[in-house]
Amino acid sequence: MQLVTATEMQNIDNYTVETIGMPQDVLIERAAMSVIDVIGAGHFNLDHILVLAGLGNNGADGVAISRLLYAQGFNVSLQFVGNVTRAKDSVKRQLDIIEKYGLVRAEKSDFNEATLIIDAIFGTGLNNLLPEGLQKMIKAANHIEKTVIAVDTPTGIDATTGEVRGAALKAHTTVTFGYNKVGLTQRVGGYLSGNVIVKDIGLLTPQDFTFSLPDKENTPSVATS
Ligand SMILES: NC(=O)C1=CN([C@@H]2O[C@H](COP(=O)(O)OP(=O)(O)OC[C@H]3O[C@@H](n4cnc5c(N)ncnc54)[C@H](O)[C@@H]3O)[C@@H](O)[C@H]2O)[C@@H](O)CC1
Ligand SMILES: [K+]
Repeated sequence: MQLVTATEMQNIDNYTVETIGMPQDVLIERAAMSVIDVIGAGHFNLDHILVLAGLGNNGADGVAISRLLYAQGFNVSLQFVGNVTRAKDSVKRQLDIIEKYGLVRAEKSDFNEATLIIDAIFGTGLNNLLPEGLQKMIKAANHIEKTVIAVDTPTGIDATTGEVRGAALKAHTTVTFGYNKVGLTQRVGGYLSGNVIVKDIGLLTPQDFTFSLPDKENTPSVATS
């Protein structure tokens, strides 16, 4: 099982989008669909799904996930963490789409009502301590022990080192894209990621790409599909 750092993953993302020409929205859709597969294949209580979305591409994955769930008739609330006026264009494009589907963003969600939380706040782009307000929210969410599926990485985990950046949302399952991340195999990051499932979303790695860690065969507890 090949492991990558956050920077290596970003380089592979950029190569796929900029050099190969794969539209970023296609990758986002595939990432979202792979999370839907995992939700469908698990034994999760889907009565009330709360999707927490951030302002970067991880958040764009989250908006796409909420749309796919909504289109299938699930009771889904989409809540943004942060001011959407500062969101990346990928998020804004997703927001334009969901508006036409009739999916309205929740202003404030009651975590207690949620039977499943989808964590799409931060992914491999996290590079500092989480904002304090978000740390508080995460600590409160961890306290009520809801089932969480993390998109790519649990929010607050450094994908390279596995360190907690102030606070981290503990996941039951993490659906990570392309390759597993080094940080999700470290002691704390590994524990907080829960079951890690690696999904192929069509990312292409340059043939001469140099990975910082060697490929390891037979890493247990990680499923690839
Ligand atoms: N780049 C791509 O083409 C793809 C990216 N994907 C998703 O995109 C994620 C990475 O997206 P991004 O690079 O946009 O990053 P994130 O969505 O993880 O983070 C968003 C942005 O927040 C800012 N930020 C970082 N640390 C912060 C902190 N402590 N406090 C406040 N703001 C902070 C940074 O500007 C960062 O770019 C992946 O984890 C994956 O889920 C997938 O959709 C597949 C395709
Ligand atoms: K996440």
